[in-house]
Order: sequence, then structure tokens, then C-alpha cells
Amino acid sequence: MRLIPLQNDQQVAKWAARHIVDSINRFAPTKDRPFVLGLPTGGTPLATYKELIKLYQQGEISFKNVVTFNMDEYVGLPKEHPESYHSFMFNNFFNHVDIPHENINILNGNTDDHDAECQRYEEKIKSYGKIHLFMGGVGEDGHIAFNEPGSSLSSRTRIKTLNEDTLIANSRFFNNDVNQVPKYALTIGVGTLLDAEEVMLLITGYRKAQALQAGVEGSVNHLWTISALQMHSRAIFVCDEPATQELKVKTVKYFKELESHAIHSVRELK
Ligand SMILES: O=P(O)(O)OC[C@H]1O[C@](O)(CO)[C@@H](O)[C@@H]1O
Repeated sequence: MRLIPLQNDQQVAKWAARHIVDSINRFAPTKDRPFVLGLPTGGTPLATYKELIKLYQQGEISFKNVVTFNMDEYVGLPKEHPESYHSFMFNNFFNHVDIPHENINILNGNTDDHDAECQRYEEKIKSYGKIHLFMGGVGEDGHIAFNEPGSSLSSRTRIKTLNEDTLIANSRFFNNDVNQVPKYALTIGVGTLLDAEEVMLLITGYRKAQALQAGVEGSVNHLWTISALQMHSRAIFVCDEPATQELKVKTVKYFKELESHAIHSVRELK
């Protein structure tokens, strides 16, 4: 695991966007060999999407040969609803870069067969081989995508019932009315996420400190699905200072030292 402890959420956004851009450019994708990128919604990644758009406008990156898969979507919320994850992604990212429409994959929460839709999604991911880089966030209760506490750590894409914590947290997008938040979502599973070649989580703010602590220092436990990333060979947690509040000083110090060595050796190589 890499833990990147930064000062604030702006630095997190810059680090994450730069990592995505460098990963895509290093891969040198073509139409026949696209880079496959997994993407989240939520408040946390907004600043990263802004950075990515800026880097695109500066000519540092093209998304022409990038295929995307989103993590999740509400069930029963029309695509056109301003709070659907379809709307979120187009308004905050896709409409501002050169990604072809046919390269965008988002679960459809409005079919009459959710199982078939989830199966279709898994198969579509497999048709590309694998997701090269999955960016994600985390819920206050440690959920990744919509894999609520108690989700199987080998779960695949499926319908999930949202728990009360998530309904309350997401009510801020629905006039602060918990009754307006959809009760179900389609979500990739923990197993689906673990299949990605690399997973990068953005973790910012004191409200996420317990989740980060559980993910880094806790044991692998289905009540904190973030902890499943301890089983992944290339997991990166990019976090700001408030999010590290619950970590031991020596944990943060160790990971900081690792990163300073990494930078040092990269410089030496150059
Ligand atoms: O960044 P926020 O708004 O705190 O969202 C937390 C998490 O909730 C979800 O949106 C649920 O899918 C996650 O994808 C996200 O990481």
C-alpha cells in the first residue's frame, strides 16, 4: 500500500490528477488498446475532475482513447435527474473533455432486470481485460463504491440497499431530505474493484479519518470495506492532513518517509 499524506484537499486533487494523466500517457493508449479508467462520484473527486479538465485544456492529456467505467448509480432515479450519477459525470467531467460518448460506461439503474444489467457490466469490463486504474472515494463508514458495511469482500456488481448512514450523508444532495434519497443502488463489488490493476482512493477531511484509520491500521474486515484494499498489490490512499487525524504518528511518519525515498530514487534515475 502507498499512503500519500498531503496538506489539503487541493494538493490531493493535483496529486491524483497528475497520477491519472501520467498513467494514461505512459500507457500510450490507442483506439485498439485503450486505457481503462474507473471513476467515482461524490464531493471528494470534484476538485480532481477540475484539475483533469485543466490539464486537458493545457494539452497535457487526451481522453480519446480512454474507456471509463463508473462505480455506481442510484436505482430508479431518471438519468436526467440532476443528482443521478449520469448527470454528475457529464456535468462535472465528460462534457469538458474529448472522451467519445461510446467509451463511457455507467450502470443503468432504470432497467427492469437489475441482475442482468450488473452481469452485462461485469462482462463489459472483462471484454477490455481489466481496469487499469480505478479512482475512488470512501464513505464515512468506510464503504468503497456502495459496498456498505457487511458487504462480501469478494462481491461483484449487484444491487445494494443503502444503509442509514449513507442515506443521511447523501441527503445533502436531496434538499437535506433523507426520504428523497434513493434507497437502492447498483454498484461494482469489492471483488470487481480488487481486480483493477491499480486502485487509488481519495480521502479528505476529518469526517473520513476513522475510515482511513480502519483502512490502514485496522484488520481486514467486511464492516470496513475499505480494508479489503490491504489485499491489493497496488493500492494508493491519497489523503489530506485532517483525514490522518486518527492514524498513529509513527504510521504517517513511515509512509511519508517511503514517499520521500521514492521521489529521491526517481530523481536519481533521471
Ligand atoms: O466524496 P463523498 O461525497 O464523501 O462520497 C463518499 C462516497 O460515497 C459514494 O459516492 C457512494 O458511491 C462513493 O463512491 C464515495 O466515495
